[in-house]
Amino acid sequence: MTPVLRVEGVDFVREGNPILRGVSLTVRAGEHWALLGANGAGKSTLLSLLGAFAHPTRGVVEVLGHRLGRVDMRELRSYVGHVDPRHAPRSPLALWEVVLTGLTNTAEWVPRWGPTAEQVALAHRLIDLLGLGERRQAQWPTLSQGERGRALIARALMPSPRLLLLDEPATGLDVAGREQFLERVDLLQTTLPDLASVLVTHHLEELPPGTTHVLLLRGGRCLAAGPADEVLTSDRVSTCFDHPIRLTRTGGRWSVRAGEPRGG
Ligand SMILES: Nc1ncnc2c1ncn2[C@@H]1O[C@H](COP(=O)(O)OP(=O)(O)OP(=O)(O)O)[C@@H](O)[C@H]1O
Repeated sequence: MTPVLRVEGVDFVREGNPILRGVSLTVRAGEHWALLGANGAGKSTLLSLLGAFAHPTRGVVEVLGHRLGRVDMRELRSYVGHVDPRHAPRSPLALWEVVLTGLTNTAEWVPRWGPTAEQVALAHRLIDLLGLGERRQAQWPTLSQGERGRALIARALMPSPRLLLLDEPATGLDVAGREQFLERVDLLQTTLPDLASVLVTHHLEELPPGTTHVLLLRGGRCLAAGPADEVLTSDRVSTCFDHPIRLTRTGGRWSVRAGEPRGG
């Protein structure tokens, strides 16, 4: 089966600066990847290539079997569920209406556009799946940051994408908000077993327990990529973040604390 994403030997250069160097990655249906790395490692840049927002300078990026550079990027983007935490409709739409704008891929409700009864029913099912049933009529500006984050996942899932991209989705959430978010991502992964996802974070505590694979980025290069339990060792994570770190996994979740300097 064609991989959901295929990245081969990608370089990305901006204003003469190499931002990604020789990065390769293959994501298949049902896999949940995390891109981990320190500030400035290149995570968001890689995610923008995976979401067909930018072309690589060199190398191959195939999204849903389509090679960037040979397809209409705008059309391709409409098949990828992209959760952008900066999304902000200007008009005071209700939560369920914001979820439906995932079908038109617009920030606002498109005038004269009307969803089918089936599409409305899907929106409500996704709202329930993300644990927002009691807030479906609430206006966007009145939602908490955690509720908005989950609503944006429901919105991104409206076109039934095969791929979901999440850029630091738990940033700014309090402990309860983060835990509710992780619980719903977990439920999502079991409810939609063929969905693939790529999540960017620099906090290992924010990794959903269903994370199957990890790519560690350091200075624009891939330090390691593969099954999460193989890649996430204290040594590798210490190298990735240039800091001695002790990593533990309990109940499917990862936690870190400063460790002894290696060799010391
Ligand atoms: N358009 C651009 N022109 C020049 N440099 C850029 C551009 N976009 C990003 N960069 C640089 O590329 C590097 C990687 O940026 P990127 O945002 O991908 O990192 P990141 O790993 O997502 O970081 P963070 O965790 O801080 O969000 C940074 O040093 C950044 O300053």
